[in-house]
Amino acid sequence: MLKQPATKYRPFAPIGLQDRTWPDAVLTEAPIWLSTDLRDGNQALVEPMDAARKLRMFELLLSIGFKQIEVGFPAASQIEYDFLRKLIDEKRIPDDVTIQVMTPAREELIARTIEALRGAPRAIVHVYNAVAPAWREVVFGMTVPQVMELVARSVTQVRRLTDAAPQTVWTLQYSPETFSLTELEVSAQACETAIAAWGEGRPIILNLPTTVENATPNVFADQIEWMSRRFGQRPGVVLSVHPHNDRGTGTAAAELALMAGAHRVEGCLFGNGERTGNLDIVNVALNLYTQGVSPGLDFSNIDEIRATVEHCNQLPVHPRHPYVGDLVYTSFSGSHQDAIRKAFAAHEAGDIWEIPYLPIDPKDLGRSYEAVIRVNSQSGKGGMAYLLESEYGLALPRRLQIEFSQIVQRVMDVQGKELSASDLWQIFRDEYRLDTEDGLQHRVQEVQGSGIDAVTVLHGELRWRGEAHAIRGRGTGPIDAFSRALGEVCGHAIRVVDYHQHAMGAGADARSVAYVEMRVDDSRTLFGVGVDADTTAAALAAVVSGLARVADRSPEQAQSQPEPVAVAA
Ligand SMILES: CC(=O)SCCNC(=O)CCNC(=O)[C@H](O)C(C)(C)COP(=O)(O)OP(=O)(O)OC[C@H]1O[C@@H](n2cnc3c(N)ncnc32)[C@H](O)[C@@H]1OP(=O)(O)O
Ligand SMILES: CC(C)C(=O)C(=O)O
Repeated sequence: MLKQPATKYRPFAPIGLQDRTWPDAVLTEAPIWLSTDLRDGNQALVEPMDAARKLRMFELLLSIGFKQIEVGFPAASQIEYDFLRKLIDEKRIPDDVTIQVMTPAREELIARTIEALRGAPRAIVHVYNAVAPAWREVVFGMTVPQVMELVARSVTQVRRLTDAAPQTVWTLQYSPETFSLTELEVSAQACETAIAAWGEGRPIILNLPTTVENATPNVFADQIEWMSRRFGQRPGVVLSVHPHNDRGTGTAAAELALMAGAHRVEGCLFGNGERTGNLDIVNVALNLYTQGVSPGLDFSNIDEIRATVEHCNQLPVHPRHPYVGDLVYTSFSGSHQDAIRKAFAAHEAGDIWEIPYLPIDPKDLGRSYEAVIRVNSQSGKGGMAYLLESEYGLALPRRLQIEFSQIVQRVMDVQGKELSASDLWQIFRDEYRLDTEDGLQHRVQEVQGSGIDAVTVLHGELRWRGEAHAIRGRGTGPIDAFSRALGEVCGHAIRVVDYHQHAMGAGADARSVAYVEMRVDDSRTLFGVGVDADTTAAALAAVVSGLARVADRSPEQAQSQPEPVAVAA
């Protein structure tokens, strides 16, 4: 890296646009979208698409709802030419869709391009030539008047050839390539030249690219507003933009350009394209969607779209890619998980979407909530509670969440890797001895007395540490009676301080889950958990679970940790 990069790089010059209006504009409708996946996207691939991949991409674009599709560069290769012929000859272009093809401003290539379009019902012929100083001087060796002559000559040729094929409805697209690097007067002159050669009032798209993104997006917006003031009201003219993403601001450039007067946007799915990519159309479309504006493109099965795009381009989409990446609906961090879980609980069908950290409802794109919360060492109790509730129907009381999250954190500290919902469930089962054989086998219980004097007498056969014990206890209710009886057998004083219970599952398979917060001898409180088809049996199993957790501690653990897990008050 240079200490003085100014000796090598020039800053972009701002546009002295007076009274710019775009900063106050609000986008309220979708632009015309042009997919250039099959052209600009394709020309940037290590291995350009073969015929089968091209067709698959074309069909995908149709299914998403694109009405304008740049299908290739037919003069570039036989594959491109044959693909275009296939679409036309096999009548694969729906009535409401217009194909576009691209050609440089070169006579033989223009001729072959228009020849390749014979029989197409509608077509946009896209002619381009670079107009920026470096290209004029270095690539073409042309003065500005010579560049204008090239434009006039090429467009006149397009007009002559297309006039000779009136069965096709023709539109011209003229792109002053390298527009954003070019003096605005030169770009405007090139566009005026193209309009004049094509015929004032005839349909023409003026497509203004950031061929290489070179400035902050506000500068591009100024350039577009400048062009819009000049051409926006001209009959037959549609102002289009074609951003690239060299500075990582392709999306912003497109959005500000729309605010500045463009009505059409060219780009590729998930931003494939030259170098750092073309504008990501999915990104702009879904940004509009999250503002309540229908984009007119359907991404309701975004994962399938991604899989097809990855197949066609033979390039992966990054896991953090906006709206589609594997990780973009996932929160690992505890405070995010906590906020998401609370907001999901408060959200009701029909409400405005206001879930923290989720700018869009993943379900709108065919994604599930399953991946929204994932648990690793950055997570807290909320995330783990969310997974156990959403996947296993366990609504852990808050203090149990705190207790269990400390157990999970210890596992995480040892393993250091993400824990899935099923990992958490297994840790939970192990920790709370849900698979134990211990417990009350037969229970007979009766209430003696009535009202405030009523007592429950409970007896039965207890299995504890593999041995059977006949037990009998009296208490204010079955839990109290059982705790006393169990305490006698095991030599501990057990006191239940809190109790929660809920149904798990539904219908005939429904079971009851009980969470008992208890104190054993002088320990701090800890939880036991029991699951059973019978509500009381679940509660008694929870008492056994809590006691087993205390009894299983080694003497060292008992010394260093007086209770299995300290629960904050
Ligand atoms: C902004 C963009 O995306 S532009 C990229 C467009 N896409 C592609 O180029 C992919 C497909 N291209 C191809 O297959 C080939 O480049 C072809 C078939 C079009 C042309 O191939 P070739 O004739 O071998 O020439 P090559 O690609 O080297 O073109 C360079 C020549 O075209 C000229 N040229 C380049 N762009 C243009 C243009 N838009 N209009 C007129 N002439 C142009 C150059 O000045 C150069 O001329 P020179 O030979 O007199 O020096
Ligand atoms: C020719 C144009 C539209 C182009 O592809 C570019 O400038 O990137």
